[in-house]
Amino acid sequence: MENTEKEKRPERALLAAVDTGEYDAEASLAELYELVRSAGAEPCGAMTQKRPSPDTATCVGSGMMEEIASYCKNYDIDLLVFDCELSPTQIRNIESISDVRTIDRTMLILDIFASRARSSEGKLQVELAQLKYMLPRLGGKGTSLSRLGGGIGTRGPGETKLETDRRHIRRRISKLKEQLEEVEKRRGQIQRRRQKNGVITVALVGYTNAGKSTLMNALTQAGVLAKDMLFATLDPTARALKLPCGKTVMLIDTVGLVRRLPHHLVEAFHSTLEQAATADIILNVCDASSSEAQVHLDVTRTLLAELGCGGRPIIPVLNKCDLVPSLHDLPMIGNAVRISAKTGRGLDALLESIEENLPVKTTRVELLLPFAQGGLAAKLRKDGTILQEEYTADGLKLTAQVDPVLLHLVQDYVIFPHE
Ligand SMILES: Nc1nc2c(ncn2[C@@H]2O[C@H](COP(=O)(O)OP(=O)(O)OP(=O)(O)O)[C@@H](O)[C@H]2O)c(=O)[nH]1
Ligand SMILES: [Mg+2]
Repeated sequence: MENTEKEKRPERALLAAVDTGEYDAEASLAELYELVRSAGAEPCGAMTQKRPSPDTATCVGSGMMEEIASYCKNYDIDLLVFDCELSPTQIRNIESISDVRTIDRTMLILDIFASRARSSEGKLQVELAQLKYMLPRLGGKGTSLSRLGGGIGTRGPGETKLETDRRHIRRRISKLKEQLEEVEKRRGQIQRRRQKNGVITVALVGYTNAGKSTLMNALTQAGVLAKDMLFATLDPTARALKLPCGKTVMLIDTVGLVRRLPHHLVEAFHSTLEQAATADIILNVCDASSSEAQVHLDVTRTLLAELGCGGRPIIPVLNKCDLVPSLHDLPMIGNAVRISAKTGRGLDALLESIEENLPVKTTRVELLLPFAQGGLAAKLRKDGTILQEEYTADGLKLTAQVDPVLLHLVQDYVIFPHE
């Protein structure tokens, strides 16, 4: 067993991309390189072609395709990875010209996720995403399945089942959906219980490899897997974190993000990411030593907005500051907290910032404001949440959600709850 493991050299991969100007192709390719490495293959080279749009037959043009094919032959390439989504036809054409197994960015990411999923929910999510991606790619005769002989792009819980027909896959998809719904229901119950018990949640989100798990460990001694590889964390982990003020919050570690995260994955991990987006406070962690730090923060922020994080405090956290020689080299981000999860620098300031952003307990009150108190009414509209208002003969009758400061200001006019 061990011998065969040793004999197995990493798959040699050639990366290919089409630069249509739609996104930063170079940065995306650099990331693909890391993804290939994370999947356990050896990236041996990359070829990019500038063209207005991908070729319908082979993605890159026919001349470039010939170049790729001869590169594969000369350099003993086992795997071609395209940085864009390929149609079943494109995959078939590229494979027949190059004689090398071909996958696209989505299949690669799905593969990494498949090899990392640990929890039953993570496994279900990955399998569902893989099957959904496969289904329209099966071709009428199911020919594209024949290439699933193993290797990157073929691993995962669904591996053996992929050999069966579409109907079977559809049946499996609906079964997975049912199981996931069950898991989600259970998680919803836990979340509601937390809410009911007034547990405040703080989520660590951000690009993969930013150091979220390392930070989690530094803050809570959680012993979460933290590694220099992409997508080290796939399953959300929650740990109690005691703040200096004495309050305890629930810290949640989450799956890392990548640029152009495939749609199927956003969908598959929606509930997991949603858990992060609905936390009371969100720490948007980035690797400050990366030249892409600002972009990473923005990508995360956009995704959070898509998931409906509306109104929640998001604290940008610049991690790995120990790797940045001078403060001038740090991205300029106003309220960002600068830390090093590794050395512990700045963690106090981070805890302080979490405390400052703790949700304030609000109370629902009914008020009767005399018309002379127009100033208070304006303040309530600005700082509180008005749920109902009605002009009566005695004054302005309001139902509002107020924080302790506001409550103090209006206490003379509260008609419900009675003291
Ligand atoms: N120098 C330095 N390295 C760090 C710091 N924080 C984390 N790292 C390293 O960065 C790598 C990635 O750390 P993780 O904590 O696994 O990153 P992550 O954000 O959880 O990654 P995913 O789980 O893939 O999303 C590891 O090799 C860590 O040792 C830091 O403050 N300074
Ligand atoms: Mg992690």
